[in-house]
Amino acid sequence: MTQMGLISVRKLAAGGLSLVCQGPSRFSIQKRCLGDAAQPNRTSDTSDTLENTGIDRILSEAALRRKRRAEWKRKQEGGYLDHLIVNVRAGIGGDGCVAFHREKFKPYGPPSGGNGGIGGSVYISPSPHVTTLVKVPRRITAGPGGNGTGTWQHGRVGSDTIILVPYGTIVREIVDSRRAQDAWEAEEESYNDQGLSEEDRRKKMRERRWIHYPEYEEDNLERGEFQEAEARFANEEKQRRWAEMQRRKNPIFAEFDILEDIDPEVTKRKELEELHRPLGLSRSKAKGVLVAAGGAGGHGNPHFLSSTNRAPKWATRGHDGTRVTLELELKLVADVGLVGFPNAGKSTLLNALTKRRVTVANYAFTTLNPQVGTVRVFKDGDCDGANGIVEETSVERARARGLLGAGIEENSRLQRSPHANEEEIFRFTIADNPGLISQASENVGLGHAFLRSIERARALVYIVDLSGERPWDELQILHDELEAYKPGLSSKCRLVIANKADLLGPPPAQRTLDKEHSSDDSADESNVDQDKLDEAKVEEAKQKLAHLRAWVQTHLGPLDVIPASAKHRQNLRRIVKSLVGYVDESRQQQIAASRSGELQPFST
Ligand SMILES: Nc1nc2c(ncn2[C@@H]2O[C@H](COP(=O)(O)OP(=O)(O)OP(=O)(O)O)[C@@H](O)[C@H]2O)c(=O)[nH]1
Ligand SMILES: [Mg+2]
Repeated sequence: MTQMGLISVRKLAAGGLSLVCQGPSRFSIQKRCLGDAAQPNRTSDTSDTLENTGIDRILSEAALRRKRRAEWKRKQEGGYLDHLIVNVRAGIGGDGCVAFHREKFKPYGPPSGGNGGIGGSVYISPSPHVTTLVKVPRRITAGPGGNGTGTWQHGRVGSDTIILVPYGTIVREIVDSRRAQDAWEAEEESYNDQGLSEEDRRKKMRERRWIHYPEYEEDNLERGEFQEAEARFANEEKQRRWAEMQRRKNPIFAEFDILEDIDPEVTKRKELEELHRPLGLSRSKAKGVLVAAGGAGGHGNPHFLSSTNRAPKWATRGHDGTRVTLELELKLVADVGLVGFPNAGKSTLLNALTKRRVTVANYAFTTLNPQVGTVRVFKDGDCDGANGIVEETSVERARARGLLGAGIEENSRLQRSPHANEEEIFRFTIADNPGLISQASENVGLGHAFLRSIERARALVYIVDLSGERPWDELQILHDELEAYKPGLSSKCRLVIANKADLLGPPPAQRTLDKEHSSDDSADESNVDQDKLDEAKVEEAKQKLAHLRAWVQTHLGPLDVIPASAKHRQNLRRIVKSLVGYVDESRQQQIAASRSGELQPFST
């Protein structure tokens, strides 16, 4: 083949691929791969062999590029993170202001310092657009309140921070951490570190709490009104600290699950609660769960006005915001979890069943994080995943179409959903997981930390490559790994999908094509031979499947084994029907148990 010095692949606006190869012999081919692959649009008279080699090269380059992209993404995202401890600190309140109103002919106006603004609070809220905790920072703060200013202007309120976490996250407050628990403890610690004397300590404490009019500090300290205000302030502070200690006795606990989506009664109750919320209270859904409230703003000097003190020359500083240490644990709530070896076709199945698009590639560990998709089941038992061959790239799609003929539809990514006007009858979520391999429990491969995320799945599904040598060995390893992770977990497996069944037996569309194009007698004879060969292959495939079924019955119990092809969307309706049955049954049980108060929803 001609040496190719430079190959560049450009995506055309129309969605096709433009390939430009330039070599030392100034040889160049331009080819559009979109459209009918059987009749490519050639601009040079190169042979078919050269063309095929070129496509092979493109395919391998595309695979390499995808691999590189996945590795880059893995580095960017920092992997999958499902457990995290974060330190949260709400915003500090703004300081009050000491000021006096000044006007022409009014040299001694009343005190006019504004109050400080409240510090921002920190909320935590689930988001469907987040799938891992990697992006959650370890230290979270909210904006400080603004300081009050003259002419009675109060400071602005600090900006709130909302921590977005994936659905399935559990939030727990850690109350016995070694860090300072509240602002008072932190203050004491800092004074101890500095080794201050009792007097210096009192001075510093005062500085942290009070603001004096310039050059009036000493005067203020001697005034009875200031001493009274200081005593009152100390009392309030004690009460605040006591209230904070009481709050800690009920540490924050929040669980973001989707029970309300499946139990209509829960949804209705929540809607009613929201509707009858007293006026003036913030809507709970808007920001999520409050985990740390912002500190109150300080008082401006008008606050200390009394009949005996008409010109108070002091104000207070803002209070510190609440500090909490939170433990976030992600346990993805998917109704069904896919468990299989790398390359078994888990991501292909997710793509085929849902609208979610996950990278599919012919190398191990393409999927690094659990990915959840929603299966919408329609009246005719179908769902709205990709509607045709689930291929990796447009070149492969075009090629497969060329090879397999018109028997298989084109990928629906370019088509309108055929279910647009149909009635949806059921909906459930399905999680595609990274591949599980032997010794995953000893952290080989990607380990099995991700299994924690599907521990709470209603049903697990084994997916094996039926075209492999001994799919039953894969099943044994998967079963053992689940048990090594958590004894009894394998009993959640309800189904075995024997994927890539299309690779066994003859390629049906190829046969049809061969028959269509052959007209002479010798071709008929060769077709007879081919038919015999095909029958033998089919028989072999049937035996393999029967063996797998028998093995499952003896070793794993009465699990259903469904042969399927995720790539060519074969037998998916049967899979969906079984899954709907398992999920519905489990939901009904859960709803009944939570209504009778026996079980907390998604208890861990
Ligand atoms: N012929 C055939 N190929 C399939 C089928 N399902 C998946 N494949 C191919 O198998 C390869 C691996 O598919 P993936 O869906 O990425 O496999 P996976 O289990 O998600 O792999 P990891 O993410 O690495 O764990 C891809 O090249 C798919 O095109 C199928 O039903 N038939
Ligand atoms: Mg995958």
